[in-house]
Amino acid sequence: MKALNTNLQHLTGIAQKTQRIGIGLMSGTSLDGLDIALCRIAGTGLQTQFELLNFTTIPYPDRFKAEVRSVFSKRQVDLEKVCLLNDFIGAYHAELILKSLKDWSTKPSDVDFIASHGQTIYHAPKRLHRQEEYPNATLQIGDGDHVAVKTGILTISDFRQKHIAAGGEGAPLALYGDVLLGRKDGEDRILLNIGGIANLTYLPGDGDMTKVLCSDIGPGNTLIDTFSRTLFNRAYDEDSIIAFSGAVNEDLLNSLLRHPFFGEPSPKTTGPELFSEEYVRKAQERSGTSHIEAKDLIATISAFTGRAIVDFINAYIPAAAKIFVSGGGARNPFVVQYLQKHLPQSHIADTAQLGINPDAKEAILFALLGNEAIAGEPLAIGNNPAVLMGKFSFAG
Ligand SMILES: Nc1ncnc2c1ncn2[C@@H]1O[C@H](COP(=O)(O)OP(=O)(O)OP(=O)(O)O)[C@@H](O)[C@H]1O
Ligand SMILES: CC(=O)N[C@H]1[C@@H]2OC[C@@H](O2)[C@@H](O)[C@@H]1O[C@H](C)C(=O)O
Repeated sequence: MKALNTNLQHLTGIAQKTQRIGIGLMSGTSLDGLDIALCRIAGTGLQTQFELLNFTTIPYPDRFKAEVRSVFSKRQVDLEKVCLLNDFIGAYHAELILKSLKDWSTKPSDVDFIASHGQTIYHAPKRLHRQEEYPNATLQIGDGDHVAVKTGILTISDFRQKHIAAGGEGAPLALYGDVLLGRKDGEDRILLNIGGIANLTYLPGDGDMTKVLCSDIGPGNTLIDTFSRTLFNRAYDEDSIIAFSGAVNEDLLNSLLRHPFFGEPSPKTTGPELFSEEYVRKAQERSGTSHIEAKDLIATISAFTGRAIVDFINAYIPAAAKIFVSGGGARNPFVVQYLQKHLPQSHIADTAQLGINPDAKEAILFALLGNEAIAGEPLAIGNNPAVLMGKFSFAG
């Protein structure tokens, strides 16, 4: 029999290790920067043992954010720009990884793999695009070959397509990591991530995998960030200073909550394509609240984020579940206080209490998914596709 080529030998060697060093990358819908998590992972699946060795978020320069925003969540874009950015982002992320490894005194040759989410530029589940002949669809750019060749490290990328091919919406993938790191016998838990979009995983304490639920909920920070930028020229409402200075307008809040998305069965996914500036402006017109002050608008959309989460939890999750929050929204006190007030029966903490850095959680997820792609077996959880996700890019 012919011997495996060097790439496959390399991959097989990594797959046979008892523990692996992996980098998870996440660049989310908030477009704040690249999250880089350097992880040590032993074993796979429900036997996974995990340690976060280093973590950083490298903020994106304004120019880069503007370039990505020019093609982000828009139905009509400059296609050449999409093409250029696909290659550029791969190479740029590689540069940021090499810089971080240097800061951490870690040699690229000590890293077994990189698991790269890429940059979502459009998310179009069928529910949103409503075109019968087309499937669920999503697009992440930042090509994995560029990451692999520039860093010299085996790279796994484009995780969401397999999920769609196997019947899912390509998101949320959080449950595949939450089940490995967040479950506890005898305790019903909710792992709530408030990023650009909010999502949660419900982990029943009886360990019954068929009851695990994971869904997007609605806007997380995306609208708060958008209006902080356009009305106050700030990247986000730091420490909710603007929201606390305003008053929630109940008419607008009710109008915002009237979208059919909230009545659709879970699991479901969404993105800034739906929860956009235009969506809020239309809700203002419908409710006759176009005149309200800018600070009241920020207070109302912050309450909207909170209320959508409260309604989802009340509709789908047993009352006693403990809630562990992650994502940048865990640092938005207006939203967190809203949750505490309206879910008085729930203990709410952040995922640091579980030993999971709340800012790093999504980057860690991709490191775990990469580890599974290399050495795991498909896991059946709830009614989610039991598949191993990600495409392999070799450095040579
Ligand atoms: N001190 C703070 N006060 C208020 N909001 C904050 C604070 N710190 C962070 N945030 C919010 O968190 C956001 C960044 O969140 P995060 O990094 O989880 O986004 P993301 O990675 O793009 O998420 P996702 O991929 O889930 O959409 C900021 O844009 C801001 O809205
Ligand atoms: C298509 C896409 O990029 N979705 C993101 C986004 O950010 C939050 C929410 O919307 C979630 O569905 C998902 O990311 C996380 C990592 C997930 O798949 O679980």
